[in-house]
Amino acid sequence: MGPSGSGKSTLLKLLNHLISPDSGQLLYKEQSIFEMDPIQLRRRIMMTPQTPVIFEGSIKDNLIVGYAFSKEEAPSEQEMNEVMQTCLLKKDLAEKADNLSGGEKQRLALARAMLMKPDVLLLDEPSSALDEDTADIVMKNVVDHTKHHRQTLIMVTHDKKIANQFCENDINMKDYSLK
Ligand SMILES: Nc1ncnc2c1ncn2[C@@H]1O[C@H](COP(=O)(O)OP(=O)(O)OP(=O)(O)O)[C@@H](O)[C@H]1O
Repeated sequence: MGPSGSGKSTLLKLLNHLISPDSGQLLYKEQSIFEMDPIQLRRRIMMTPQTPVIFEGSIKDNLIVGYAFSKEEAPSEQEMNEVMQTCLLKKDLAEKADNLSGGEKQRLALARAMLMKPDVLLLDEPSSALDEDTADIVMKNVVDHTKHHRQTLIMVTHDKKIANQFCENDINMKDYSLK
C-alpha cells in the first residue's frame, strides 16, 4: 500500500525483472534475478499489470496465450472453467474477450495468470475495477487458491479492507521518487 506515485507498481516490475534498478540486488531463493533467464523468471514470478492486457480472440484464447510458446501442455477446459469460477467469471470460453466489461477483463487477466501456476503471483490493484461485493469474493477465492497451491501472493491495493482481511505482511511505501 502507499500513496499514488510512491513506487508500488515500480516495485512489482522490479521483482520480475520487467525493469532493472540503477543499483542494488534482487534475490529470489538466494539467487540474483539478473542471472536468471528473464522468460523463465517471469513464468515463476508472474505479474498482472494495473490495466489488464487482453488479446484478440476468445476468452479461451486469452486464457491459454501463455502456453503458446511453452513446452507444457495447456490446461483442460474444465481447469479453465474452474479458475474462471474462482474469479467469478460466468462466461462461455468461446465468447469474444473484447466484449467483456472492464471488471471482467481484469478478472480474465487474473484467471490467465493463475492458470500459469507461478510460484509467485504479483497483482497490481487486482480489484480496482470491481464492486465491493465482487472484490471481496474474488480476493477471498484467489487467496484461498494461492494458499492451497502453496504460492506466494504479493498484491498492490488501495483497499484497506482487503489488506486487513487477507495480508499476512503489510508494506507501506513512502514516496522515494527523486524530486
Ligand atoms: N522507469 C522509471 N524511471 C524513472 N521513474 C519512473 C520509472 N517508472 C516509474 N517512474 C516514476 O516513479 C513513480 C512511481 O510510479 P509507480 O507507477 O510505481 O507508482 P504507484 O505507487 O504504483 O502509483 P499508483 O498508485 O498511482 O499506481 C512515478 O512518479 C513514476 O513517474
